[in-house]
Order: sequence, then structure tokens, then C-alpha cells
Amino acid sequence: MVDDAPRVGIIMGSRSDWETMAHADNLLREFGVAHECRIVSAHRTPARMNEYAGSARGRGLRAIIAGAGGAAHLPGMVAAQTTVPVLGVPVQSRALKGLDSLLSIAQMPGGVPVATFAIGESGARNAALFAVAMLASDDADLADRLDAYREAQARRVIEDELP
Ligand SMILES: Nc1c(C(=O)O)ncn1[C@@H]1O[C@H](COP(=O)(O)O)[C@@H](O)[C@H]1O
Repeated sequence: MVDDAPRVGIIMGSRSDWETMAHADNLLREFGVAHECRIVSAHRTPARMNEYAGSARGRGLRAIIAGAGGAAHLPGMVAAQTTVPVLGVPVQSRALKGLDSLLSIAQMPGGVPVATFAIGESGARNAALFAVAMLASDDADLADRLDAYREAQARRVIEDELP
């Protein structure tokens, strides 16, 4: 793990979200972006959420990736308490397959934005890539790594071409 002060926070409503959110963690590790992972819930640990959101900018966080499932209020409630950009990841729920999570995160009232990603693993990965892209806007080295990532991805697609 990276030992510098975290630049990105990954939070999730429950330990049960880790299987999904670990994809964001892995991606930030791959890029060498200092980050932290925490369980924070608007419903179950509201005081911890307030403290997390309230201290985020002062601690140097540049983005918060927030994953939650079902009545996924966490990303929006964090966004309500900080101007650090919040990237919301809808975790797939059992009852409604994540459509509930997606709509809970996407349908924010005007004035309190949350960037909303796809349901599940690809959403977690894209949220992390988006955070990398945000940081890369003033970090040339990270921008080069992001270009290299895209090039490697394109090479893999081409190598996988049908016979
Ligand atoms: N949506 C939220 C919030 C929140 O938004 O604050 N806190 C927990 N949860 C969600 O409840 C689901 C089930 O949690 P459990 O597996 O712990 O019962 C998880 O997907 C979690 O994100």
C-alpha cells in the first residue's frame, strides 16, 4: 500500500460491499494513488459519516468514491456535507439488482451533485479511473500512466480480435 497521505477516499455502507469496492481499491493501487478504504454508513454510523465528510477536504482528499446498495443514501449525504467531488457507485442489491442503488445515487436534487457510475464492479473500476483522471489534470506522471493504461487496453482488444 502507498504510505503518503491519502488523496482519494473509498467508502462503503457495509463490509458486504467490499467485493465490489475492492475493484476500485485494486485500480488505485495499480496507479500508485495514495488512498484509504473505510466502512461509513449514513444510516448505521451517521456521526462517523458526518466526521468523514466534514474532515475530507482538510485531510487532503481530492475525491471520495462512495459505494452503497439498496437505499444508497451514503454518496448523496456525504456530498451534502463536503464540496470534495463524490463519485457514487451503486452496489448490486439482492431484491432489485442494484436499480434501487442506481436511482438513489443518480436522482440527487439540483445543487448537490454526485457523479454516478454503473452498477457493480465496472462502476467501481470506472469511478477509480475517473478519480485518477481528475488527479491527472495536475499530475503529468499520472496522466502518462493513464495514457499507457488506455493503450494497453486497446492492445488487448486488438489481440482478442476474432479469427
Ligand atoms: N445503502 C447503505 C447505507 C447508506 O446509504 O448509508 N448504509 C448501508 N447501506 C447498504 O446496505 C446494504 C446491505 O448491507 P448489509 O449487507 O450490511 O446488510 C449494503 O449494500 C450497504 O451499502
